[in-house]
Amino acid sequence: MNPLVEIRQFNQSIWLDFIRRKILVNGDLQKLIQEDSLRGVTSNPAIFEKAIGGSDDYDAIIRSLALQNKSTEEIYTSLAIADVQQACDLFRPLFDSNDNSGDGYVSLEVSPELVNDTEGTIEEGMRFWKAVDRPNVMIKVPATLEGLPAIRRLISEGINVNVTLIFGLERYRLVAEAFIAGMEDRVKAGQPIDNIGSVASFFLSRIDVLIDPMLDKMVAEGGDKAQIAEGLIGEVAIASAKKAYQIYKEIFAGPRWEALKAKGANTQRLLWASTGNKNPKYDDLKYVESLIGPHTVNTIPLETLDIFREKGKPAVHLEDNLDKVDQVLNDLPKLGLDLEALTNQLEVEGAQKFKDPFGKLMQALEKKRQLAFAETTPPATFQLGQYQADIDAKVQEYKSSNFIEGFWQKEATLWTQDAEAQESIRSFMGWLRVAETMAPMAPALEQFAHSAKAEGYTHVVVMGMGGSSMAPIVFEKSFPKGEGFLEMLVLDTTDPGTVRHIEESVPLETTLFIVASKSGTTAEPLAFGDYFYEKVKEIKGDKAGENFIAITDPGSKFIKTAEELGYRRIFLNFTEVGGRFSALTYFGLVPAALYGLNVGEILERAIRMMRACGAYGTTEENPGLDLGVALGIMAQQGRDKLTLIVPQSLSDLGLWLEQLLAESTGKESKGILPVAGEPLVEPSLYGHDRVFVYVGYQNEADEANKQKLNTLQQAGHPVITILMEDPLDLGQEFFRWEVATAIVGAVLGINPFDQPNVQAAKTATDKLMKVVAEEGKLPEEEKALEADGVAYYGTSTGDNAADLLASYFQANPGDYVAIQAYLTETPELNQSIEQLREYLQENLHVATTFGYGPRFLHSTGQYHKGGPNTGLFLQLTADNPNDLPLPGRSYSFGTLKNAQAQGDLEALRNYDRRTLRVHLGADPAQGIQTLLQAVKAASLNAAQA
Ligand SMILES: O=P(O)(O)OC[C@H]1O[C@](O)(CO)[C@@H](O)[C@@H]1O
Ligand SMILES: O=C[C@H](O)[C@H](O)COP(=O)(O)O
Repeated sequence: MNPLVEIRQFNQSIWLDFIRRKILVNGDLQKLIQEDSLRGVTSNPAIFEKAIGGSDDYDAIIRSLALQNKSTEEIYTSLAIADVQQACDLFRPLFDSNDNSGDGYVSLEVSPELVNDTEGTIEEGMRFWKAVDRPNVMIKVPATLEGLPAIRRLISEGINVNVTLIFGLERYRLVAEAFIAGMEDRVKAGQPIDNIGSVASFFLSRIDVLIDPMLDKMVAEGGDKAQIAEGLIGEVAIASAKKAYQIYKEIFAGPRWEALKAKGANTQRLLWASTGNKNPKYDDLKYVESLIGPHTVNTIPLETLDIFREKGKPAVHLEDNLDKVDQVLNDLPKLGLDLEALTNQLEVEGAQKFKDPFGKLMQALEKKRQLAFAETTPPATFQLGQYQADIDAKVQEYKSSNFIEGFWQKEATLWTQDAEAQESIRSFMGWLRVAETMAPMAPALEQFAHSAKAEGYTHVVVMGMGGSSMAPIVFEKSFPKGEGFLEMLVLDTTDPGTVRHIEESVPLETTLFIVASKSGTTAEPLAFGDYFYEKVKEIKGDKAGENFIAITDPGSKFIKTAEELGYRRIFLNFTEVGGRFSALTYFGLVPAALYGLNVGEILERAIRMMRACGAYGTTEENPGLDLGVALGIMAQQGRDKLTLIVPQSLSDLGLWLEQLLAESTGKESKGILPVAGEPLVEPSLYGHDRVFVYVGYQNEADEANKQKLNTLQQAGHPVITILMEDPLDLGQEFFRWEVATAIVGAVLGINPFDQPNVQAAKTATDKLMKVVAEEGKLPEEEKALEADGVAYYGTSTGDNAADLLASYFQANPGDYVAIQAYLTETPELNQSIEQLREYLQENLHVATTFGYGPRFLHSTGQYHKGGPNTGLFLQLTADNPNDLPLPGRSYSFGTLKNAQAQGDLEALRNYDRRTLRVHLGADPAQGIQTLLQAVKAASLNAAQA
């Protein structure tokens, strides 16, 4: 049997005298708890110095905090508190168990600078207790004379205390007295005492380290003392500990203690500290094996723990040879050694031994803090030609009216004068500082991912619409998967072919499914959740919930469902952060962590951009303001099609940007249309409605795109270029674009945080689903034409497909064609649609967009209905030969998808949009080719600029 486990039968608790972020995150501490029966953790300033100063585990968060203008001390406190919180959470199941035997605690020491400062210790102890905010934290307070009243006070306040730096027996009595007095104070105040945990840390090895050389010297000098001295070498610490245990037994008995015990008090256990052997002559387990006894704790360094696991011999020895204990203690004065005086010396030196590393840590932190300011945000270049002057004027106007200060203060008047809209704006500005909230949570997310990995999960499927799944799509495409982490797939369509494809691509048993829905009411993710829950249930029965995670807002109805189904975890997001502004919240970061990304670093980059955008004081250059004003002013002047060009490695960034910009700005007949995935063509084929934005990498040539952009710029088109250093800079870009989008809203005078026209399609779909419920199927629309297996629906007519298409595609300057495909995505289909898109672009001279439905309904769908009436909507549908039933519903995925397509079509028509639905039949790949031929046969008129 593992000696670490075996030792429990003697009621000895082993705690770990070590903490470091890495072991919290990578599962090592969890393993020690599970496999070695570890029952607590202690930390001290020297331990944190090694952890923080001696590793790069903390560098990203140090930079994040530095960028937030935190001082070195604030940084240290924040790091230490975060680690202690995380460790507390790992011990929480033990702490909460009925028989925790007083264990499950994690200790955090007050600053060593407060060692002789009673009031300072009380203040910091209370502050740490509040900040850690865990019932199983112990605040470590030194047993100095100044510490004693602080111990009593903190105990009386209901705070768990680990009394540290105890070396002497008389001092130990005073410590126990302070504890008891504190408990009595509490009783007098009518407060409960059954929930107070306390230990008295008696330091061992340091006693021998001080006294042994003195004894050695006496032995070397010979004479009378030599013989006595020889018998005491290596014995004083153990004898002190054994004596302390006798004192403990004496103190925690008798009427005074019994009175407290009757009220549920637990004793202040003795904790053997400083138990890592420091003398190579001694056995490594010297301060472990000889001190095993009931109701005591031993806090052991990692190396000693490993040795004990390997060759420890657990047996009770704490009360062995008590006669010898007295002899040792009595012999010391004979040698002229005053143990009390020596332990006082140890106390002073001990305090210094914590002050020194603490000072060193502060210096190291200061260095790292300053380095944080050396890095910059990715550069952007603006080549805006004739628009530059107006843009500069607007930037100046904003600067002189303190716009940015107001922006960070969430002053809704910057956007609109409408009181209701102002209220909505104020309540959706939580994204501004959410990266600061998330940064300290990064280790917990990474730990969550490590544990999923350790449990054997191999895949994660993110199921959500729009803002709830866009960031994971971008992450998956832009980063390679972290080694050993989970493959990531995103499901954001009701298309049965895609659902089936996902089901076939993942091993259900080892796949985590994330139901991601801010509102918790969106039809699609709820359907996906139900579908896959049933599938996993077929394999894992009642344990199916283990494979499910929810990300939703506090108060969402979905929480109850997830709880009832036994979801492994429910992440509660932030009500004041809207879906499309949620990339840097749990919606983006839980999937990112499971995929193995460095979440802390992504957030650090975001905070860097926050700083550049004025979060911590006005800045000379403001990347978000510059971009937002440029886009807003150009949109007002007709350049309202943001054409995004990216290298292949960033091919899905457009999906995220589309949703952010289109859903935020496309309303009140205004807005910016993001055009992503359209190939660059020669300047003459573009109207005067474009702004080109290139987002790429500093070290990726991408010459073909860059040359074309150069030509476009020379032809008078505005071009903006943003070059990232690496994909982690996506953290910065998400934030830059969020600020820019909000600023576009201010320039255009609209509320960027609502989506008033999305509901229209949802309402029409709901109505259609009622028809399905009543009549068993969707109402059929009359065809305008059917030719070569392809059917056309809408008001456009013609004797043949080409004529019908020619009559439909009447484009004006500034128009755009939106291809909306309610199809199963395949590379082949993508290619055919590309061809169609290119053809339309080149022949109509208008912008073209392309999106799969129902995904785009939660993205560009807002702009389609709420933006300017400049769209030509080409809806593509096909049969659903491999339809899938939906559990607990009378309809299938295919019917839901059809209803969504039909509902949106109705909504578009209600907004007087020009629409054409083309049903491609049973074989969409063939159908699209037929359509392409018909389009080519049509005589299309290019919009005349
Ligand atoms: O996260 P939820 O509430 O499911 O919403 C998903 C998406 O639907 C919308 O609310 C509207 O389409 C988007 O803004 C949002 O990102
Ligand atoms: O609480 C634990 C103490 O801080 C630790 O055991 C001190 O050990 P050391 O004497 O090895 O520094």
